[in-house]
Amino acid sequence: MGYLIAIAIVTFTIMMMSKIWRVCVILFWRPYAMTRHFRKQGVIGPPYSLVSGSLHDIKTMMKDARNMVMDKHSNDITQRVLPHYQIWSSLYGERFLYWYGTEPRICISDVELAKEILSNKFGFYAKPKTRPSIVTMIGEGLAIVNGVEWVRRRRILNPAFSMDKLKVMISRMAACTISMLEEWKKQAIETKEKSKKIEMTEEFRELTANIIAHTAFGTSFVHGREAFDAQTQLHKHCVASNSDVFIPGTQYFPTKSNIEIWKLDRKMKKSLQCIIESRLQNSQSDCSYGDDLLGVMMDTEKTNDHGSKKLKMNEIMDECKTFFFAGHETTSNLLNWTVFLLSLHKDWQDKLRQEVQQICGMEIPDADMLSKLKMVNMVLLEALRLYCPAIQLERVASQDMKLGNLIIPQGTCLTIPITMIHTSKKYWGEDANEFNPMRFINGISKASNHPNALLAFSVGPRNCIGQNFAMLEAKTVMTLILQRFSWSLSSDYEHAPVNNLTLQPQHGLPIIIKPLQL
Ligand code: HEM
Repeated sequence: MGYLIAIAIVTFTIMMMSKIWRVCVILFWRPYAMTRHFRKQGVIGPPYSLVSGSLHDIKTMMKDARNMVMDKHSNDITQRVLPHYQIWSSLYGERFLYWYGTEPRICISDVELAKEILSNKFGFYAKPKTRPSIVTMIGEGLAIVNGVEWVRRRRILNPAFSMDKLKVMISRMAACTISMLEEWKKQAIETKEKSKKIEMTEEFRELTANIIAHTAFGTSFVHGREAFDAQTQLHKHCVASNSDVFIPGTQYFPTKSNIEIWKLDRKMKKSLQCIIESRLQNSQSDCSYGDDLLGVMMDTEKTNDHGSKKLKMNEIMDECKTFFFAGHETTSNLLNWTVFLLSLHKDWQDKLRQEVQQICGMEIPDADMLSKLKMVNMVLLEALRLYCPAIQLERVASQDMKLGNLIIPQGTCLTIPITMIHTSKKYWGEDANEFNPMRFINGISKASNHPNALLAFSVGPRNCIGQNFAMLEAKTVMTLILQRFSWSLSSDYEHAPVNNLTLQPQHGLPIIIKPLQL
């Protein structure tokens, strides 16, 4: 008996010692060894602080930046959105090492290296582990899975985004937009001035939510809205906790915030389940679930013709969450910033209106007309450059890697600051911070001195699957607005772009709209 107790004590002691050793490695040894490893290669950065790494500094800099209001004509948003990158790159150079808690991160703002990371076909630069609250919000879907699982899902989902499928959706995008614009007009003509102040961020959030619900999920509006509302509230929780140190396991504690997250997650799942069940009941006569994204995903439940395993019900729910989030936050921000830029650059607003009138008249645009709107396209690209909805990209080295002349140890996270690259004079020339859509006259690859300097939709195998969807949607919405309204910036607008997982106007975007025909 005594013998057994002795074995148990020894085993327990060994286990405890190994755990303590692991904690010591993570807290002390790795930061020391990594700092030395990168210093030898000429990469330095802010000092590591125990447990919090550089997070405390990041939080302080972000807080200060949030209190700053910019001149509305300034597009130099890095100082407000990624203040730590701007400060550290000026102190330590273009590449630097910092600490996200105990996790080492290297900032890479060289486009050639960024391309090398993003184009790796073997998945050696994987998506980093996502915080549990964010996984709950966006689902364990295409945007965060890695390896063979990602290959399987991308293969299944790609057909839903083919141009043929997307073209059919334009009329539905237009119908959602027109119903919003009719309301604007009604409100404007009721006023004495025949104009109306509109809070664009809310209108566009609502519109893009409607569009993704109708086009991608062809769903009943009520359940779609419920799912969106729950996701929007989850989003607020994620933004609030994103710059805090995350301690693994704490997601299971019944804290006030976790209880709220669980409640919202249940609500979202219930709404999605209702949408899917109603689709199951209404399957079409040819036994297909429809041509839209949900239909394609659900069809894989029955068919298995490309040799890849079909999507299970819970995976479909995860992908729905992913597309709800990725499909409307980003596009609504693209619309916000395009309207903002055109309110300051009235000459461009007039030029685009002329182009729209020439090509579409007052008709609802179709795919052919949209493809001819060259200037609208150029302005959208310039808006994506200056006010890119995705602020930075992250990858983690899944094995030791050679990147340019750098040796990157396994587990190092690499961050690519899109906002900084998009306004770098090194790539875009002296007018990098200015609004100049003409730079895109010969296409994206010729707009800068590096063909991949525009990273709005990323590059390589994990680029944005929804980019054609987003561009068709943005062009449709802008065309319909340009046909019907002129607009200017309201005097109470405060220029304060903020990083809320995507780039948003912190205090909203009040715009005065005037119908062109009363
Ligand atoms: C202006 C609008 C949009 C922008 C700027 C944008 C940007 C991006 C970027 C930069 C990535 C790469 C992320 C990374 O590598 O970490 C990405 C991926 C993704 N986007 Fe978009 N996106 C937009 C619209 C959309 C839409 C409309 C959808 C769906 C309907 C969508 C779905 C996705 C998905 C599922 C991924 C993950 C792809 C993968 O990992 O294979 N996005 N997006």
